[in-house]
Amino acid sequence: MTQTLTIRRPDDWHLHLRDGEMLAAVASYSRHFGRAIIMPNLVPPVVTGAQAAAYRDRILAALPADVTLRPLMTLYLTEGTDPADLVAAHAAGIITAVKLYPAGATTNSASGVRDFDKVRPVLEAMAEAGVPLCMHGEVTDPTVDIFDREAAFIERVLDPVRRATPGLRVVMEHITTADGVDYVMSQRDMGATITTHHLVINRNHILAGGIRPHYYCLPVAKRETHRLALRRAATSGDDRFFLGTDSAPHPDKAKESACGCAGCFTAPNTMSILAQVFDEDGALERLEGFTSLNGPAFYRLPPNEDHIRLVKRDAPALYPTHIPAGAETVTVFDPGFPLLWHVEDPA
Ligand SMILES: NC(=O)N[C@@H](CC(=O)O)C(=O)O
Ligand SMILES: [Zn+2]
Ligand SMILES: [Zn+2]
Repeated sequence: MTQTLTIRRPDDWHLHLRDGEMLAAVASYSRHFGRAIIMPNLVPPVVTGAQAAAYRDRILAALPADVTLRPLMTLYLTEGTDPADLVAAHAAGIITAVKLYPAGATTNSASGVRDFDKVRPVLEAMAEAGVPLCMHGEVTDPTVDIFDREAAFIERVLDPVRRATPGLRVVMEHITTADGVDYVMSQRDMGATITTHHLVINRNHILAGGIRPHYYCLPVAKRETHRLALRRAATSGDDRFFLGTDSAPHPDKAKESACGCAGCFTAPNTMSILAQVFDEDGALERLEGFTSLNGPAFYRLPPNEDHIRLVKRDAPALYPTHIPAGAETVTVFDPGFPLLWHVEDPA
Protein backbone atom coordinates (compact mmCIF):
# COMPACT_ATOMS: atom_id res chain seq x y z
CA MET A 1 0.00 0.00 0.00
CA THR A 2 1.44 3.35 -0.98
CA GLN A 3 0.43 6.69 0.50
CA THR A 4 1.36 10.02 -1.06
CA LEU A 5 1.69 13.56 0.23
CA THR A 6 2.34 16.55 -2.04
CA ILE A 7 3.75 19.64 -0.37
CA ARG A 8 5.18 22.97 -1.46
CA ARG A 9 8.89 22.66 -2.06
CA PRO A 10 10.58 22.95 1.36
CA ASP A 11 13.30 25.43 2.39
CA ASP A 12 16.19 24.90 4.77
CA TRP A 13 16.53 27.89 7.10
CA HIS A 14 19.92 26.81 8.54
CA LEU A 15 22.48 25.03 6.39
CA HIS A 16 26.27 24.61 6.34
CA LEU A 17 27.61 24.11 2.83
CA ARG A 18 31.29 24.83 3.68
CA ASP A 19 33.71 25.71 0.88
CA GLY A 20 36.15 24.16 -1.58
CA GLU A 21 36.12 20.35 -1.86
CA MET A 22 33.54 19.91 0.88
CA LEU A 23 31.16 22.37 -0.81
CA ALA A 24 31.57 20.49 -4.08
CA ALA A 25 30.86 17.20 -2.31
CA VAL A 26 27.76 18.20 -0.30
CA ALA A 27 25.94 20.95 -2.25
CA SER A 28 23.81 18.68 -4.44
CA TYR A 29 22.43 16.80 -1.39
CA SER A 30 20.23 19.83 -0.63
CA ARG A 31 18.56 19.43 -4.02
CA HIS A 32 14.99 19.08 -2.73
CA PHE A 33 15.10 22.49 -1.07
CA GLY A 34 14.04 25.67 -2.84
CA ARG A 35 16.12 28.02 -0.71
CA ALA A 36 18.57 27.69 2.13
CA ILE A 37 19.97 30.14 4.66
CA ILE A 38 23.70 29.59 4.32
CA MET A 39 25.74 29.78 7.49
CA PRO A 40 28.82 32.04 7.35
CA ASN A 41 31.17 30.14 9.71
CA LEU A 42 33.88 29.50 7.15
CA VAL A 43 37.55 29.87 8.02
CA PRO A 44 37.93 32.85 7.88
CA PRO A 45 34.25 33.75 8.39
CA VAL A 46 32.05 35.65 5.94
CA VAL A 47 31.99 39.12 7.49
CA THR A 48 31.44 41.63 4.67
CA GLY A 49 28.85 42.02 1.93
CA ALA A 50 31.56 41.51 -0.69
CA GLN A 51 32.62 38.21 0.91
CA ALA A 52 29.00 37.05 1.06
CA ALA A 53 28.52 37.81 -2.65
CA ALA A 54 31.71 35.94 -3.54
CA TYR A 55 30.69 32.94 -1.40
CA ARG A 56 27.22 32.91 -3.01
CA ASP A 57 28.90 32.75 -6.43
CA ARG A 58 31.10 29.82 -5.34
CA ILE A 59 27.98 27.98 -4.12
CA LEU A 60 26.12 28.61 -7.38
CA ALA A 61 29.14 27.36 -9.32
CA ALA A 62 29.26 24.19 -7.19
CA LEU A 63 25.58 23.30 -7.78
CA PRO A 64 24.88 20.87 -10.63
CA ALA A 65 22.77 22.36 -13.46
CA ASP A 66 19.67 20.39 -12.42
CA VAL A 67 19.70 21.67 -8.81
CA THR A 68 17.66 24.84 -8.36
CA LEU A 69 18.56 25.55 -4.70
CA ARG A 70 18.86 29.30 -4.12
CA PRO A 71 21.40 30.23 -1.44
CA LEU A 72 20.27 33.01 0.92
CA MET A 73 23.42 34.47 2.40
CA THR A 74 24.24 35.61 5.93
CA LEU A 75 26.98 37.70 7.50
CA TYR A 76 28.91 36.56 10.53
CA LEU A 77 28.49 39.22 13.21
CA THR A 78 31.71 40.35 14.87
CA GLU A 79 32.48 43.15 17.28
CA GLY A 80 33.97 44.96 14.26
CA THR A 81 30.97 44.61 11.90
CA ASP A 82 30.27 47.84 10.00
CA PRO A 83 26.52 48.60 10.25
CA ALA A 84 26.60 50.55 6.96
CA ASP A 85 28.13 47.63 5.01
CA LEU A 86 25.60 45.24 6.55
CA VAL A 87 22.57 47.41 5.79
CA ALA A 88 23.82 48.05 2.23
CA ALA A 89 24.34 44.30 1.62
CA HIS A 90 20.79 43.65 2.82
CA ALA A 91 19.31 46.45 0.71
CA ALA A 92 21.16 45.09 -2.35
CA GLY A 93 19.70 41.61 -1.77
CA ILE A 94 23.13 40.05 -1.13
CA ILE A 95 22.30 38.95 2.41
CA THR A 96 19.05 37.79 3.97
CA ALA A 97 20.11 37.68 7.64
CA VAL A 98 22.98 38.05 10.09
CA LYS A 99 24.33 35.30 12.32
CA LEU A 100 25.42 35.75 15.89
CA TYR A 101 27.78 33.22 17.43
CA PRO A 102 28.83 33.81 21.02
CA ALA A 103 32.65 33.58 20.76
CA GLY A 104 33.78 29.99 21.20
CA ALA A 105 30.27 28.49 21.32
CA THR A 106 30.61 26.14 18.34
CA THR A 107 32.54 25.18 15.17
CA ASN A 108 34.55 28.14 13.81
CA SER A 109 33.13 30.70 16.21
CA ALA A 110 36.37 32.24 17.49
CA SER A 111 35.57 35.58 15.82
CA GLY A 112 32.12 35.71 17.43
CA VAL A 113 30.79 38.19 19.96
CA ARG A 114 32.29 38.45 23.47
CA ASP A 115 30.80 41.73 24.62
CA PHE A 116 27.19 42.18 23.54
CA ASP A 117 27.33 45.94 24.25
CA LYS A 118 29.84 46.28 21.42
CA VAL A 119 27.32 45.10 18.82
CA ARG A 120 24.44 47.22 20.13
CA PRO A 121 24.74 49.83 17.30
CA VAL A 122 24.71 47.05 14.69
CA LEU A 123 21.64 45.42 16.25
CA GLU A 124 19.88 48.78 16.28
CA ALA A 125 20.69 49.33 12.61
CA MET A 126 19.36 45.83 11.86
CA ALA A 127 16.11 46.49 13.73
CA GLU A 128 15.68 49.72 11.78
CA ALA A 129 16.39 48.07 8.40
CA GLY A 130 14.40 44.89 9.16
CA VAL A 131 17.38 42.50 8.94
CA PRO A 132 16.72 39.30 10.91
CA LEU A 133 19.27 38.11 13.46
CA CYS A 134 19.90 34.36 13.69
CA MET A 135 21.37 33.38 17.04
CA HIS A 136 23.37 30.34 18.11
CA GLY A 137 21.72 30.21 21.53
CA GLU A 138 24.29 28.93 23.99
CA VAL A 139 26.37 30.72 26.60
CA THR A 140 30.07 29.89 26.65
CA ASP A 141 30.66 30.50 30.37
CA PRO A 142 32.79 27.48 31.38
CA THR A 143 31.02 27.32 34.75
CA VAL A 144 27.67 26.59 33.05
CA ASP A 145 27.01 22.90 32.42
CA ILE A 146 26.88 22.14 28.69
CA PHE A 147 23.32 20.76 29.04
CA ASP A 148 22.18 24.07 30.61
CA ARG A 149 23.80 26.45 28.15
CA GLU A 150 20.72 27.06 26.04
CA ALA A 151 18.51 27.87 29.02
CA ALA A 152 21.21 30.19 30.40
CA PHE A 153 21.49 31.93 27.02
CA ILE A 154 17.77 32.74 27.01
CA GLU A 155 18.03 34.40 30.40
CA ARG A 156 21.41 36.10 30.03
CA VAL A 157 21.50 37.10 26.36
CA LEU A 158 18.39 36.47 24.28
CA ASP A 159 15.77 38.06 26.50
CA PRO A 160 17.93 41.10 27.42
CA VAL A 161 18.80 41.70 23.73
CA ARG A 162 15.15 41.46 22.73
CA ARG A 163 14.11 43.90 25.44
CA ALA A 164 16.92 46.33 24.59
CA THR A 165 16.30 46.23 20.84
CA PRO A 166 12.58 46.42 20.17
CA GLY A 167 11.76 45.63 16.55
CA LEU A 168 14.79 43.37 16.06
CA ARG A 169 13.53 40.16 14.44
CA VAL A 170 15.29 37.20 15.99
CA VAL A 171 15.50 33.52 15.08
CA MET A 172 16.67 31.29 17.86
CA GLU A 173 18.54 28.67 15.88
CA HIS A 174 18.42 24.91 16.42
CA ILE A 175 16.50 24.92 19.70
CA THR A 176 17.07 21.80 21.79
CA THR A 177 15.12 22.32 25.01
CA ALA A 178 11.62 22.76 26.40
CA ASP A 179 12.97 26.07 27.75
CA GLY A 180 13.61 27.20 24.16
CA VAL A 181 10.14 26.11 23.05
CA ASP A 182 8.47 27.87 26.01
CA TYR A 183 10.41 31.09 25.46
CA VAL A 184 9.56 31.27 21.75
CA MET A 185 5.89 30.57 22.51
CA SER A 186 5.87 33.46 24.99
CA GLN A 187 7.09 35.92 22.32
CA ARG A 188 5.71 37.65 19.25
CA ASP A 189 7.60 38.39 16.08
CA MET A 190 10.19 35.77 16.79
CA GLY A 191 11.04 32.46 15.15
CA ALA A 192 12.95 29.31 15.98
CA THR A 193 14.48 26.65 13.81
CA ILE A 194 14.38 22.99 14.78
CA THR A 195 16.75 20.47 13.22
CA THR A 196 15.84 17.07 11.90
CA HIS A 197 18.25 15.26 14.19
CA HIS A 198 17.01 16.92 17.40
CA LEU A 199 13.54 15.50 16.63
CA VAL A 200 15.07 12.02 16.53
CA ILE A 201 17.89 11.69 19.06
CA ASN A 202 18.34 12.43 22.73
CA ARG A 203 21.57 12.37 24.71
CA ASN A 204 21.43 8.61 25.24
CA HIS A 205 21.97 8.16 21.51
CA ILE A 206 25.32 9.92 21.90
CA LEU A 207 26.49 8.39 25.16
CA ALA A 208 24.75 5.13 26.13
CA GLY A 209 26.48 1.89 25.18
CA GLY A 210 29.51 3.65 23.70
CA ILE A 211 30.27 7.14 22.46
CA ARG A 212 28.82 7.88 19.02
CA PRO A 213 30.56 10.90 17.56
CA HIS A 214 28.26 11.21 14.54
CA TYR A 215 25.40 12.12 16.90
CA TYR A 216 27.44 14.85 18.55
CA CYS A 217 26.44 18.35 17.55
CA LEU A 218 25.93 21.70 19.20
CA PRO A 219 23.75 22.51 20.96
CA VAL A 220 24.18 18.94 22.20
CA ALA A 221 21.03 16.79 22.21
CA LYS A 222 19.35 16.90 25.63
CA ARG A 223 17.27 14.41 27.63
CA GLU A 224 14.16 12.73 26.21
CA THR A 225 11.65 15.19 27.75
CA HIS A 226 13.26 17.97 25.70
CA ARG A 227 13.17 15.94 22.49
CA LEU A 228 9.46 15.35 23.05
CA ALA A 229 8.90 19.10 23.59
CA LEU A 230 10.63 19.76 20.25
CA ARG A 231 8.46 17.14 18.55
CA ARG A 232 5.33 18.78 19.93
CA ALA A 233 6.47 22.24 18.82
CA ALA A 234 7.45 21.12 15.30
CA THR A 235 4.24 19.16 14.73
CA SER A 236 1.94 21.68 16.46
CA GLY A 237 1.34 23.90 13.42
CA ASP A 238 2.57 26.94 15.42
CA ASP A 239 4.12 29.15 12.73
CA ARG A 240 6.96 30.34 14.97
CA PHE A 241 8.69 26.97 14.44
CA PHE A 242 10.29 25.98 11.14
CA LEU A 243 12.89 23.67 9.66
CA GLY A 244 16.57 24.53 9.80
CA THR A 245 18.41 21.27 9.27
CA ASP A 246 21.76 22.56 10.54
CA SER A 247 23.22 19.90 8.24
CA ALA A 248 26.88 20.34 9.15
CA PRO A 249 29.31 18.04 7.32
CA HIS A 250 32.73 17.29 8.77
CA PRO A 251 35.32 14.80 7.51
CA ASP A 252 34.95 11.50 9.39
CA LYS A 253 38.52 11.86 10.65
CA ALA A 254 37.60 15.10 12.37
CA LYS A 255 34.54 13.54 14.05
CA GLU A 256 36.09 10.19 14.99
CA SER A 257 38.86 11.75 17.00
CA ALA A 258 40.02 12.25 20.59
CA CYS A 259 38.48 15.72 20.29
CA GLY A 260 35.73 15.20 17.74
CA CYS A 261 33.96 18.21 16.28
CA ALA A 262 30.27 19.02 16.42
CA GLY A 263 27.80 18.60 13.58
CA CYS A 264 25.42 16.06 12.00
CA PHE A 265 25.21 15.69 8.20
CA THR A 266 21.48 15.31 7.53
CA ALA A 267 21.01 16.90 4.11
CA PRO A 268 20.65 13.64 2.11
CA ASN A 269 17.82 12.03 4.10
CA THR A 270 16.20 14.96 5.94
CA MET A 271 12.87 15.01 4.09
CA SER A 272 12.41 11.23 4.41
CA ILE A 273 13.15 11.42 8.14
CA LEU A 274 10.79 14.35 8.70
CA ALA A 275 7.94 12.64 6.86
CA GLN A 276 8.49 9.59 9.06
CA VAL A 277 8.50 11.72 12.22
CA PHE A 278 5.34 13.65 11.35
CA ASP A 279 3.65 10.42 10.24
CA GLU A 280 4.52 8.74 13.55
CA ASP A 281 3.05 11.71 15.42
CA GLY A 282 -0.14 11.72 13.32
CA ALA A 283 0.73 15.18 11.99
CA LEU A 284 1.43 14.64 8.28
CA GLU A 285 -0.94 17.47 7.38
CA ARG A 286 1.30 19.86 9.34
CA LEU A 287 4.58 18.83 7.69
CA GLU A 288 4.17 21.42 4.91
CA GLY A 289 3.78 24.26 7.42
CA PHE A 290 6.99 23.28 9.19
CA THR A 291 9.12 22.70 6.09
CA SER A 292 7.62 25.03 3.48
CA LEU A 293 5.34 27.77 4.87
CA ASN A 294 6.33 29.00 8.34
CA GLY A 295 9.90 29.88 7.39
CA PRO A 296 9.01 32.03 4.38
CA ALA A 297 6.33 33.76 6.47
CA PHE A 298 8.91 34.70 9.11
CA TYR A 299 11.42 35.88 6.51
CA ARG A 300 8.64 37.75 4.65
CA LEU A 301 9.21 35.79 1.46
CA PRO A 302 6.62 33.97 -0.65
CA PRO A 303 6.48 30.18 -0.32
CA ASN A 304 7.98 28.23 -3.21
CA GLU A 305 5.63 27.87 -6.19
CA ASP A 306 6.48 24.28 -7.03
CA HIS A 307 5.97 21.06 -5.09
CA ILE A 308 7.61 17.80 -4.13
CA ARG A 309 5.83 14.52 -3.58
CA LEU A 310 6.49 12.16 -0.69
CA VAL A 311 5.49 8.55 -1.22
CA LYS A 312 5.30 5.94 1.55
CA ARG A 313 6.26 2.51 0.29
CA ASP A 314 6.77 -0.91 1.85
CA ALA A 315 10.45 -0.89 0.90
CA PRO A 316 12.55 1.74 2.64
CA ALA A 317 14.24 4.60 0.76
CA LEU A 318 17.96 3.97 0.58
CA TYR A 319 20.60 6.58 1.28
CA PRO A 320 24.38 6.30 1.28
CA THR A 321 25.86 5.78 4.74
CA HIS A 322 28.93 7.81 3.69
CA ILE A 323 29.72 10.19 0.88
CA PRO A 324 33.17 10.97 -0.53
CA ALA A 325 34.55 14.51 -0.12
CA GLY A 326 37.89 14.87 -1.85
CA ALA A 327 40.17 12.38 -0.11
CA GLU A 328 37.84 12.26 2.94
CA THR A 329 34.48 10.68 3.70
CA VAL A 330 31.48 12.20 5.48
CA THR A 331 29.02 10.05 7.42
CA VAL A 332 25.33 10.60 6.71
CA PHE A 333 23.08 10.88 9.79
CA ASP A 334 21.56 7.50 10.70
CA PRO A 335 18.07 8.00 12.19
CA GLY A 336 18.06 4.41 13.46
CA PHE A 337 14.75 3.46 11.79
CA PRO A 338 13.79 2.52 8.22
CA LEU A 339 12.74 5.44 6.03
CA LEU A 340 9.54 4.39 4.33
CA TRP A 341 8.89 7.84 2.87
CA HIS A 342 10.55 8.41 -0.51
CA VAL A 343 11.01 11.87 -2.03
CA GLU A 344 9.77 12.26 -5.60
CA ASP A 345 11.02 15.44 -7.16
CA PRO A 346 9.61 16.83 -9.41
CA ALA A 347 6.25 16.01 -7.83
N1 LIG B 1 25.72 22.49 14.81
C1 LIG B 1 26.94 22.02 14.92
O1 LIG B 1 27.18 21.13 15.73
N2 LIG B 1 27.96 22.49 14.16
C2 LIG B 1 27.91 23.57 13.23
C3 LIG B 1 27.93 24.91 13.88
C4 LIG B 1 26.63 25.30 14.54
O2 LIG B 1 25.58 25.40 13.90
O3 LIG B 1 26.62 25.56 15.75
C5 LIG B 1 29.12 23.45 12.28
O4 LIG B 1 29.42 24.42 11.58
O5 LIG B 1 29.72 22.38 12.24
ZN1 LIG C 1 24.92 26.82 15.84
ZN1 LIG D 1 24.65 25.37 12.30
